[in-house]
Amino acid sequence: MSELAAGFDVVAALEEEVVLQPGQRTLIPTGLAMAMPAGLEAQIRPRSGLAFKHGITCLNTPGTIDADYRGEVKVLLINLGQDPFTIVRGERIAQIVFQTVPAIELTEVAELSETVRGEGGFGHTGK
Ligand SMILES: O=c1ccn([C@H]2C[C@H](O)[C@@H](COP(=O)(O)OP(=O)(O)OP(=O)(O)O)O2)c(=O)[nH]1
Repeated sequence: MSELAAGFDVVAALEEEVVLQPGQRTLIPTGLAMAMPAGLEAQIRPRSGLAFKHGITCLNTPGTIDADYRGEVKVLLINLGQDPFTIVRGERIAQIVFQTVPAIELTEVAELSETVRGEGGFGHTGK
């Protein structure tokens, strides 16, 4: 892996291979658990090769790993391809990217400040 790569590969820690049928989703264990310092999060993202060649992607992308999570990191894969896809132990199924999280304090207000966009969204400027 390149030392400049943003993502660290995550592998399937499976006892037995799993066959994912077209349209099927499954939760794959990674054997990975960690204790991140507060102020960090980790994101589970799909691998472009698996997505492009086989239609295999992460259903909840990007999956959020909270700093206080101490359980095993799992990857929610879905097969959007046309063919069954077999996942074997040690296969690189996703990548994990670490990000800083700004310290945010939410405050309830009666009114919001005005902007040119206002409430426009979801393609209100055209296609
Ligand atoms: O792809 C993922 C997404 C989440 N998690 C773990 C770590 C994360 O910290 C925890 C909770 O994730 P999330 O907040 O997305 O789940 P939720 O549906 O809101 O559940 P919860 O009520 O447990 O927070 O599950 C994974 O292992 N893989």
